[in-house]
Amino acid sequence: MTPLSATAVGKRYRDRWAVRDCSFTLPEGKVVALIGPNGAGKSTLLRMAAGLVRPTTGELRTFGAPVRGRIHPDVSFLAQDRPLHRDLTVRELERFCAAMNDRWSTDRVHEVLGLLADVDLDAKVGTLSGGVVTQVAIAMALGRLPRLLLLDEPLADLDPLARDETLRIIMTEVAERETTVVMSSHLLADLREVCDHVLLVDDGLVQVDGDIEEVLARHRILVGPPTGESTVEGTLVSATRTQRQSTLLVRDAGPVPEGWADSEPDLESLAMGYLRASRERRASARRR
Ligand SMILES: Nc1ncnc2c1ncn2[C@@H]1O[C@H](COP(=O)(O)OP(=O)(O)OP(=O)(O)O)[C@@H](O)[C@H]1O
Repeated sequence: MTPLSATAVGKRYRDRWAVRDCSFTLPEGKVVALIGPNGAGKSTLLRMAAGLVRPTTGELRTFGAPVRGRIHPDVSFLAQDRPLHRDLTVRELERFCAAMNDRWSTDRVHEVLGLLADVDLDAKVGTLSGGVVTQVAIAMALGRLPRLLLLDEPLADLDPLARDETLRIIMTEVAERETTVVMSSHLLADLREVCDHVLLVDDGLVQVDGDIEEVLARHRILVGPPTGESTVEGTLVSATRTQRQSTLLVRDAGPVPEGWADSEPDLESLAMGYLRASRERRASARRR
């Protein structure tokens, strides 16, 4: 069953739309990279999916059920501010979470905590570093035995080793339990390693939605002379130009014209291309 879908979802705060007309259907048992610049609407989308924020328009569904003000029992959400009880020890926090949740696995939490090098079960949460708090919060999120795990910037405050440790836990979760994971992050190189699906939002709109391999294969980077863009077939997403050359991100490109070199973009250059294009659209709308 579809873990998460959105139909024409929008969220307006006062006179500004944080998310606009978003529609997507996420695949089951995959890791979804939710990417976009600061303020794109990623957290708002995740918070709406978790039932913490009510959409202004449209509807989100988790496992077929409309999200109406409360989190689905099969969904866990790691909020960006990691709202854990800071005066409890990790061990006490686990007992607290166990009491608060109808379905809970203490064994699963201890299994995950056991894989984390820096977690002291008897330390108060408030005394842990930001990165360790994130890891503890992920362990607690997994205690609910979710089928959909929504993670808002889970890698942001982790050092490279802790990031690797945490990504391994997430990947094992997906492989062994077929959990669907939606992960927002700015760390595109890390995401590329683990994600199967990409949802790129900017200015509240979904710009790209699809299987990462398919999305990348549909795009080409073409580098060629500064004049001569008219010989390039396909949909131009964005272009950077110097006096010597043009670099184009093109969707569904035709044959490579003479004098041009082409390559497949990586996730970073794809994202940069779309973000550059939407920034230019915003700038030209302001000028009008
Ligand atoms: N509670 C709120 N009240 C008013 N505006 C809000 C609120 N929450 C978010 N916004 C605005 O909505 C827009 C989208 O914010 P959101 O936090 O969803 O973006 P984001 O993509 O998660 O950004 P970041 O990468 O910086 O975390 C921003 O312009 C933000 O200022």
